[in-house]
Amino acid sequence: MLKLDRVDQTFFPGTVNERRALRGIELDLAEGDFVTVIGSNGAGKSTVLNVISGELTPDAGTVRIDGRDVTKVKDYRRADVVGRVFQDPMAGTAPHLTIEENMAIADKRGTARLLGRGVSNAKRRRFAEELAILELGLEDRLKAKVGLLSGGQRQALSLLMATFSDPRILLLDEHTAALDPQRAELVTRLTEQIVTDKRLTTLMVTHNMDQALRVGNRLVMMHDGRIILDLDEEQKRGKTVADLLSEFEKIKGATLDDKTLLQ
Ligand SMILES: Nc1ncnc2c1ncn2[C@@H]1O[C@H](COP(=O)(O)OP(=O)(O)OP(=O)(O)O)[C@@H](O)[C@H]1O
Repeated sequence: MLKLDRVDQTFFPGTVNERRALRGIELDLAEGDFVTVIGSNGAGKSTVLNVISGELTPDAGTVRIDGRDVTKVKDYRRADVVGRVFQDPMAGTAPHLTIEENMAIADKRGTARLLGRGVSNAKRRRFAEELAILELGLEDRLKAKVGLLSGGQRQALSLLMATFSDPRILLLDEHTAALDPQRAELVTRLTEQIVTDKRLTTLMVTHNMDQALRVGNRLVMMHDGRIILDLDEEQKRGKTVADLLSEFEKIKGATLDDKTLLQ
């Protein structure tokens, strides 16, 4: 349902700052796949998400969602099919608006947006029901300003809002990285619950290899703009962080050897 075909992205081409962020990325996700994405700093993980969300139009290659070529479709025109949660808990919600006002905005995503933030009683009931899933008591605080919530609560709310309109794809960009371990664990658990309940096709970038192994049904490792490892559920099962590190070293070595051979 999501297909990336030979996607390339180079920043500042032809200058001393040239950076080949993506090199021939091929990725094919089936409906309901939950893929964790790991890789070193600058490997291209966020750039892949940017290409899928439409924030970035790649230099070459195609992005297809449900068979439709969306490569050049701008992000705001894909917002109804792609939900995203960022690392920064402040990024996904408006602090000066209340919980219900934030949810009302998320609810209008993908439809013609009206400026009014009025919330009907029926909507309020629905928002409360959705919030109750989080088990954080936020359903009793609909009129609280979001800026008053903790990082973990805000991130859980961002997650709920990103999945409100039942997007086709959910992109999680290190969305638990800024949280303390306990809250990170809570948001991870909520993520698994929401993804399973809504059967969302999901890509989750993480620097936590243990989390990458535990969560989802597939694991992708990136390095230097390429996908260097793609493990399915079966291959992932029983693997340890040490196994992943040794795979990484092995493949990285092979890539460098290849380069040397080509020179
Ligand atoms: N908008 C941009 N302009 C210029 N260079 C960029 C831009 N976005 C990313 N890059 C560069 O492209 C490369 C890949 O970056 P990207 O953010 O995708 O890596 P990442 O795997 O997400 O890394 P990290 O784990 O550090 O977040 C890096 O060298 C980065 O500096």
